[in-house]
Amino acid sequence: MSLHPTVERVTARIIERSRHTRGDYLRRMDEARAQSPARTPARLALSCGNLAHGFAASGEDKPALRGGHAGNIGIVTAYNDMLSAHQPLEQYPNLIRAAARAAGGSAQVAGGVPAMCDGVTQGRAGMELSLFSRDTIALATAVALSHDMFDAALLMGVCDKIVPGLLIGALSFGHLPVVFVPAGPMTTGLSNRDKAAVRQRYAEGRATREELLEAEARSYHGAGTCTFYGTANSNQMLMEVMGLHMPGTAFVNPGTPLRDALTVAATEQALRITALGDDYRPLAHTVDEKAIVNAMVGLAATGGSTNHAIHLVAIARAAGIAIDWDDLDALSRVTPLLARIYPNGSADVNHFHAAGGLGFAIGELIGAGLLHPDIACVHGGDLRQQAMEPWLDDLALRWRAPPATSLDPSVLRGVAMPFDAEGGLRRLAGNLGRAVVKVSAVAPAHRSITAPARVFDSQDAVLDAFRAGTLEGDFVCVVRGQGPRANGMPELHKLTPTLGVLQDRGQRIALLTDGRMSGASGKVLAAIHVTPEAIDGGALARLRDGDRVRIDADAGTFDAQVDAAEWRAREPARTIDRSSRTGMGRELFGLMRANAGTAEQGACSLFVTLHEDAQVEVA
Ligand SMILES: O=C(O)C(=O)C[C@H](O)[C@H](O)COP(=O)(O)O
Ligand code: SF4
Repeated sequence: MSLHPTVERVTARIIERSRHTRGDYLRRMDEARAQSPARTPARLALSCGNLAHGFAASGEDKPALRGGHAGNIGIVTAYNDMLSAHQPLEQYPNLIRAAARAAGGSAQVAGGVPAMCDGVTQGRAGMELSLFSRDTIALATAVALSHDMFDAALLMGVCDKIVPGLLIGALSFGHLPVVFVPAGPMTTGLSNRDKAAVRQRYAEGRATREELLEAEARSYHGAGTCTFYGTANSNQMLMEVMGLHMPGTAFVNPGTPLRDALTVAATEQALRITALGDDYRPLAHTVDEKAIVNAMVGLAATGGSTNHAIHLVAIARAAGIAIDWDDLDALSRVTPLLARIYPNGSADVNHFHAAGGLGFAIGELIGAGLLHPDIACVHGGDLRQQAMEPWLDDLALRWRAPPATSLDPSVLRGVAMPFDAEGGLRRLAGNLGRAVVKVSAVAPAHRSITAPARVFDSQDAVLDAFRAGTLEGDFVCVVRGQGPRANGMPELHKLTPTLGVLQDRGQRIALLTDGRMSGASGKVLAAIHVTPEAIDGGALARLRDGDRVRIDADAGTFDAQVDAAEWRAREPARTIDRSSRTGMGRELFGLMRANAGTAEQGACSLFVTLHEDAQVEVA
């Protein structure tokens, strides 16, 4: 099957646009490769003292580490008890060490990285640290791998900012092979749609707090990733279409023999693809322009999280690759929507997996020429083998072809009969700047609006107005001052139940913000990530109550319909809420806010090239 012409064209322009930065990145990785494996005594890079410190407490692995003849894996773990998705990771290092030893190598926990649960911080001050926790995770990953004792790395993390942060950090060590190790989704509890219904009733005062807590607790009921198709599960899809997982590992539940067998297989495979062997697969070669294009196609085909319109840009940047929202929009316009997983439908990832899951979807997209099959997958083959699904034949881990047709066409479909001819993610452009919108969760009737603006400087102000009963009629809800340099670009998902209530009452509404929404946000049209952000002179700072605003997701446009002379004459509103600069640790992230790029540049505070005369004002 030949490649779709748009996939070919977008890939070619990304390669051309990235030629110098990608070339420089690969040169740096080749230089790092020349140093590795740094751990053998013959290498001057690590002195005997360095080495002894590195294996002093390694017990039975000491001879292997001292001798430096077998591969050593650096484990970077995002374990903590706060994320249900990461809690199972606590015991994985023991399983990995034993598997590495059995395979003739060794494994050490190189370091841990922080992991924030956006579900716990949603709507609270902590959410203003969420986006920069990604960059913090990247920094912590680099600290862990900078011990330079490793021939490969296993990165254990699943959720929203954690996989992007781990990958951004590991790409600075792109000379190492890297395999991601997830724990998988929790089993299905109360459906996400039933949970959302109780939330809307609570928002209207028609459900008690006890009823709400009971619904939430039955939805989020155990170990594993939350079962909606938000950023965490979008991460799992990305790891498959980028070839960074063992095939089909994304949605196998934790605490099962198959999950443990996949973790062992990841360990064994990491040792097979080091520079010590004859199938060297460094991360720098796996994450190339084709893998990044695959990621954007996978996102569009499955209705993935809008957060990846930001994270993928930062990940690509870390690999020397430049992408933008025009690339994402062009690919999404030609990619059929194959999955209906909440918030894009009522099913959850367990249903999706049972229907044929990513194996079926990847096979369909390769067959349609929408995914590059020829990428250097960590499993040793290419994307065609990635589309296989793992199973246990007694105790033996094997892979088999996914079902030839979807086992549940209400959840998963082939390219011949998609849910929509186009994928879920769009770029908007107009006199308000540039923005992102996800239409896969928005009914066609709600994908455009022309209505007066109601302008707010915080999501709490919106909720206060709702409680005061002043959110009447059709309106565009503008929440500004929520960009990366303002307050860390929080998700405004706390608005979802309230906006859903208003829309269900028959009011035509939309959200317009320089902030983010959760991957779990859904049915209300939301033009988000507006760039430039309000505090950087962005147009949202000039908007006033009553201005007519038009958002048209299908046309890809959004504009303020205000007289040009009046618009130019307006003083931009000062949207900084300085109270949000301190408290809950926010005072520690001022450097990241000050250095953050725009949303379309990945809202990343890393890769800052300070000029000699640059003055950084210390608060
Ligand atoms: O997918 C993402 O981008 C997210 O950040 C999901 C958040 O964790 C939500 O906060 C969890 O969903 P809710 O229980 O509806 O709050
Ligand atoms: S999916 Fe989101 S809410 Fe669920 S554990 Fe992960 S970060 Fe927390």
